[in-house]
Amino acid sequence: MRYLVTGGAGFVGSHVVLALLDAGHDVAVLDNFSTGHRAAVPEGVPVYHVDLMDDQATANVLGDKPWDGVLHFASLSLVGASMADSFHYLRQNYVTGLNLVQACAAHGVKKIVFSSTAALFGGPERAEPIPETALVQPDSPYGESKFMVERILHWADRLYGVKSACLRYFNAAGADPHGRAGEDHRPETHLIPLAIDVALGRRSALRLFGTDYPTHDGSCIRDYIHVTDLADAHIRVLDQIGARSVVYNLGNGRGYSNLEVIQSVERVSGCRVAWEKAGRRPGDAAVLVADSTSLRQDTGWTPQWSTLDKIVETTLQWRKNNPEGYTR
Ligand SMILES: NC(=O)c1ccc[n+]([C@@H]2O[C@H](COP(=O)([O-])OP(=O)(O)OC[C@H]3O[C@@H](n4cnc5c(N)ncnc54)[C@H](O)[C@@H]3O)[C@@H](O)[C@H]2O)c1
Ligand SMILES: O=c1ccn([C@@H]2O[C@H](COP(=O)(O)OP(=O)(O)O[C@H]3O[C@H](CO)[C@H](O)[C@H](O)[C@H]3O)[C@@H](O)[C@H]2O)c(=O)[nH]1
Repeated sequence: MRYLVTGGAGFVGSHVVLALLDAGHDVAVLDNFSTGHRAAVPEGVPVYHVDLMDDQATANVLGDKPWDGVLHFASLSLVGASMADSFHYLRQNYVTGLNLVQACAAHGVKKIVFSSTAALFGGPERAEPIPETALVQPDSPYGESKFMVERILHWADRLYGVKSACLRYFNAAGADPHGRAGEDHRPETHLIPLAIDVALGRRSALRLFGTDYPTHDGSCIRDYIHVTDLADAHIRVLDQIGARSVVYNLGNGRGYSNLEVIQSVERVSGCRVAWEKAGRRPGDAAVLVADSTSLRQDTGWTPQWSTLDKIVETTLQWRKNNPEGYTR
């Protein structure tokens, strides 16, 4: 099969590109390199240097070849930043999604996999894992913008027969176990790589956003999913998209508090992670844990890297081996 991957130079997209290649597919990447890296795209993979805000350029890529499917990772993706720059986030994520899906419909693409997010749930703390049927009530423009793209896909199916899978990832983390790819956001804002950099002595203290949440230790709880397990879910879902569009939550079903993440990094690295209290980060939900039963039942997906320590271990390895991140 021939697949187009938007955002394939980014963290999650680059790992899915590897999984697609490993599965024997033809892959091309569309990216504007705003946060992604050319060196994250494996040698030999064709690259379209295109901004999805440009509807004509986007349509040209879709018309360039017959595509068996499109995987859409390209996005602005930071919860906190979306609170500060809300209209920019809403516009970018909506318009880029609209341009892409419209071009897919126009060129007869029948399958789209979309990176949605747990951030469209938000709301009060939850004791139970969140199923797909839970109320959508984003706490941030980022979460809202992702839901807007889910709605575009809903109409693309009803009116044009484009089938889609919206995968609502919880917190993606880890790195390719073979060392071929890793997480390199600049600046880095995610908890696990930041805590590791403190452990490695590359940063001073970690700022812990919020210690007064209604959780067992006062810090937020997240469900971390290894990026390789996430990639495997994409391959399985692609094989199954056919008669109907689907929406799946994608996580391990186990939550870890931010303080437990710090402890895991200390355990795995053998180094102390200095941290200091900071105020809550606007837009953060207290608890986000996935119920991924539907995905497991429909596709047979089972995460292989489900413990936090394993996730931290692969991130640590990649950061040790690539102190400057991607350099080419
Ligand atoms: N990382 C997570 O924990 C997480 C969790 C839930 C959902 N997601 C979603 O998964 C996707 C990938 O996240 P990530 O962490 O890999 O992000 P990332 O920033 O590493 O990757 C995004 C990629 O998209 C490209 N891009 C951005 N805007 C573009 C545009 N207008 N035109 C073309 N290319 C563009 C960037 O250059 C980058 O290569 C995003 O859609 C994000 O919202 C991520
Ligand atoms: O320096 C930091 C960085 C993060 N945190 C805290 O750590 C937790 C996790 O934060 P991340 O920034 O690592 O991840 P988010 O949960 O904000 O968001 C990630 O997962 C979401 C899904 O849950 C999204 O889709 C989003 O794209 C992706 O960045 C949050 O409570 C955050 O406040 C800190 O305390 N200090």
